[in-house]
Amino acid sequence: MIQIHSLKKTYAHGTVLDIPALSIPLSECFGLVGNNGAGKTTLFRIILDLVRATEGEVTIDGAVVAQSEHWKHKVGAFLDEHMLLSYLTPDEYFEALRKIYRISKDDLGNHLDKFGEFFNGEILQRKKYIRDLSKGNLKKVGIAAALLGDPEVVLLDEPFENLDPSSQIRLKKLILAEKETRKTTFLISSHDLNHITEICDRIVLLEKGLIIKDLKDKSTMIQELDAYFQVG
Ligand SMILES: Nc1ncnc2c1ncn2[C@@H]1O[C@H](COP(=O)(O)OP(=O)(O)OP(=O)(O)O)[C@@H](O)[C@H]1O
Repeated sequence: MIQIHSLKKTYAHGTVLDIPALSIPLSECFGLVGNNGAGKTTLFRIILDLVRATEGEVTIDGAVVAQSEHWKHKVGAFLDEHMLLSYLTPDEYFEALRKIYRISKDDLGNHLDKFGEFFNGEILQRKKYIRDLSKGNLKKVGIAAALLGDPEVVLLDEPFENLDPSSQIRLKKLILAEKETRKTTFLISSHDLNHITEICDRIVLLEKGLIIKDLKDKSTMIQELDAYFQVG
């Protein structure tokens, strides 16, 4: 589904990402972890062609993301609030996306119904602008928007950050349900080792732009990561 070949990103101060090869198959829940500045967001931004790689390329279903538009209708993402239209209310924003994606009103309603508990009565029909939402509620709008239109691939940067504990649990259930019913491929970065190991089939650990672990055995993931992140 996603192939990375000889990928490098270099800024004036040095190379921040160096991935010779990485392959993420269809339906995988791929977790990305690493300390601050490890390169997680940079990798996601390159995959979405928001930042151009210095060398190498990313392909989605064979399409080179920096050279083609064919992958865009297959991919949903929420990296940060810059991806939202903050001068709209959430209702107006979802309606705008409905028109862009050419989704029926019923399908949008069904989609938003799935997020009823997750929204906890704070998001829809409140006449509040996105710019005035709390950080957690803003994240909920972005996550629901990223999953709109049944994308085959969904990228979420730090989806658990700023969510209250109940919302974190609801989000895990939503992701697992999408995975189960639609076989969605998820790429999720997180500093929460418990959540990420619970939902992901595979965890890649980045350190200063390099892949230093590629963990696929669920029974030992959390111990391996705990050992790496242990301070002492
Ligand atoms: N536009 C830029 N110009 C220069 N350096 C940049 C730029 N964008 C990112 N970097 C650098 O690239 C490195 C990787 O940053 P990135 O945001 O990808 O890390 P991260 O793993 O997502 O970190 P965090 O956990 O803090 O979100 C950092 O050293 C950062 O300072």
